[in-house]
Amino acid sequence: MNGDGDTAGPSVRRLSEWNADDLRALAAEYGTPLYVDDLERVRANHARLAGAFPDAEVLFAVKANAGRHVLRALRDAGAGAECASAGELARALDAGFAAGEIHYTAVNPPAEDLDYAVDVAAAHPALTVTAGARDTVERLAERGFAGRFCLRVHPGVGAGHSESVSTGKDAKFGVPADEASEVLNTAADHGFDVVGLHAHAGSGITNDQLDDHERVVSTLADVARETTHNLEFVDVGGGFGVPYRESEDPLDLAAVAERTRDALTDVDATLTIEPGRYLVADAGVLLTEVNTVKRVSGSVIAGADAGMTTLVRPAMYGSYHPIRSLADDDRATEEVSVVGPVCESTDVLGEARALPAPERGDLLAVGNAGAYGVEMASNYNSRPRPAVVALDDGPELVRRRETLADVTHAEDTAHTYPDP
Ligand SMILES: Cc1ncc(COP(=O)(O)O)c(C=O)c1O
Ligand SMILES: N[C@@H](CCCC[NH3+])C(=O)O
Repeated sequence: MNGDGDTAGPSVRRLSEWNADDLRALAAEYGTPLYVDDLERVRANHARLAGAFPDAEVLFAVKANAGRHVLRALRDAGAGAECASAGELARALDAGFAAGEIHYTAVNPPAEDLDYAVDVAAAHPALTVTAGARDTVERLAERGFAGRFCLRVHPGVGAGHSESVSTGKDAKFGVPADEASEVLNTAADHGFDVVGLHAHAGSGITNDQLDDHERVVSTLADVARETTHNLEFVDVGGGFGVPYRESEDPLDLAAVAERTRDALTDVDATLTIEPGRYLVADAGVLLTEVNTVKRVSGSVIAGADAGMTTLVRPAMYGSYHPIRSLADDDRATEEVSVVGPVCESTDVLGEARALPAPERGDLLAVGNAGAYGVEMASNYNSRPRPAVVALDDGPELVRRRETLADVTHAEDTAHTYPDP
């Protein structure tokens, strides 16, 4: 469905490029709301990124989309995995990543997470564990950790699509840069094998934030030059943004790569990057059906079966996702607000969108849904989470639609719900 034969493909895949007949057929077969992930596009995004950073190790930030289909496609393409929790670590191992291709990045990790990561590291010494606090170093030592250790640095510079996703400044992540050398020494004194440095400025970095990116990398480079430990890699994080609006330009990857290289001059260590969004965002669409149309105070409202429990980014960050109607486009265009079925006023997927006058039964496609889409779906309002179909040789249902029993299964396994 990608529509291009080039392995790396064009750097932007717009929502308009998805084949409407194919999407309608998927909705008819699997129902809505439905996430669709195109693995060919995931591979093309990886190829483009790896091409721009030929000497770098690319780790996929699993938090963006932890589906096994995505993990396997990226593993087969040669990526590693960056995991933010024991659950993601388990998923990466299950998908077939070798321990040496995985970084576990602990953020105030619950005890169970550390227990699991330390067990994995003991069984598979090639695993890298990244910590961003002195307490995490001590908690690893208490558990007898003696494996590959990377320190997350708080660079003091943030970036990203909004304050909510900026991690590099005034945020909970990492050890202040001026304390990093000392914490690395502590880690080595505990018997850890110090192998790397890490920082991540934030998520959704755009072309006008490349100065910030370079400052973050420079901060890491300064620590790398200062420490006496022999570093294998410097991990400059992910955060590479993608266009969400038609008017936005793609990220200039060549410029990002050049600025990164420049900042790392004289640092004798492999460059590691850990993108999530860039690899999967435009590989995914969300399909949703309109079930209610009303006009309120002059505004047209299309109520759909997907909302903030399906795709939370608009409600959570005010994020824009393109929306396209798959209905006949010979209707007049109206300004439409697309809202969901959740009992919250912020349950909006898109406001004032120019769409063909909506009718009950219309199918809508929401673009750039492959990153932080199904991954952030919730059961709020006791709403089952949606199904996911992967496109590769053909469509495959890789995550079935949840049922009410799935929503409540952790509460009382003996309980049965009344028949309708
Ligand atoms: C430590 C870390 N690495 C990688 C990522 C991936 O970010 P993105 O999906 O923007 O590439 C994140 C998310 O912001 C992160 O916190
Ligand atoms: N979840 C965020 C990005 C990742 C933040 C992780 N540090 C988003 O949807 O934009």
